[in-house]
Amino acid sequence: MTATSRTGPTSSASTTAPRLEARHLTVRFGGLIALRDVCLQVPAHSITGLLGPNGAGKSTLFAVVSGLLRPTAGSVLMDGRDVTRTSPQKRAGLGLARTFQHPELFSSLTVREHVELAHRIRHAKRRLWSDLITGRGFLPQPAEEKSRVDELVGALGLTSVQHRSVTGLPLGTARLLEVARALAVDPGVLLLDEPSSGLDPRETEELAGTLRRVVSDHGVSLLMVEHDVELVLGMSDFVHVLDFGVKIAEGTPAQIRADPAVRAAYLGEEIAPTDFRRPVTEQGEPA
Ligand SMILES: Nc1ncnc2c1ncn2[C@@H]1O[C@H](COP(=O)(O)OP(=O)(O)OP(=O)(O)O)[C@@H](O)[C@H]1O
Repeated sequence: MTATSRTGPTSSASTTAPRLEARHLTVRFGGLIALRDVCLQVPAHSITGLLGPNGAGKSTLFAVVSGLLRPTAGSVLMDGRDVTRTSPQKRAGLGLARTFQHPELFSSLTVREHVELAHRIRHAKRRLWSDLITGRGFLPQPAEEKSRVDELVGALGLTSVQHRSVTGLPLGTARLLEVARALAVDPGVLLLDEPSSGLDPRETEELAGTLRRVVSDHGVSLLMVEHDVELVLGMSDFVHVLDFGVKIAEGTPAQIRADPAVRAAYLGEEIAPTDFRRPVTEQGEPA
């Protein structure tokens, strides 16, 4: 775990309807139950953290809420609308964006072009076709696009590198670009998959500050899966903890810190009861 000092949550969770909600999700892979009856809410203008040791079910939950995996049971709602059977593309259109643990960038594009492309995909799809036919940049850039891209590039601290190719970009900068690109589609909820993976403590600290500003300035909600427990507890308004596919704790960072089940999951301390957290097959046998 990386010990970094952080100033605390950006905002308190809103009392309005959640932007994203998982209701009683269960996922079975053959006989293995990867998620068992897991519920989770991402309120508006908030940072929600998802913690859990290796194999806890975090990636599975992310895959279900982003639409890559259909749950065995349970449902996913966006702004109260059931999207359980809605494709990832349609969920994106409804305001769900995500970043990946390993940034997927196009080596032939500059930093700025990545943000422009994402903005066009959301706001000016027809322009993409004309770009393909005419060769990019033949048409003048609309003022609204330019100012939005300027704003995002500035907000993520990318102005000084905006015209350089992404080839050889430091990982920390590549992650900031991923966030800028995700925000260019104006999402209501941004899913962050291991945002600090591969970053040193200073880069992690910078990223945390930027993400907090993103929530307060852009009105987006974050759901963050992260191995860096201190990062999650330092940034989140509310935290959920999985272990062996079961939600073992939820609460404010202070509540999570004090929770004996969480400490046991991470530190191997003894707690009782022990057996409810073991992975089991449908027949109730140890997996
Ligand atoms: N496609 C799959 N087929 C079979 N089992 C799977 C599949 N994907 C995940 N699992 C199993 O489901 C359980 C949960 O895995 P998952 O990857 O969601 O955990 P995680 O919390 O993301 O772990 P990590 O932190 O190591 O990435 C694990 O036991 C894993 O082996």
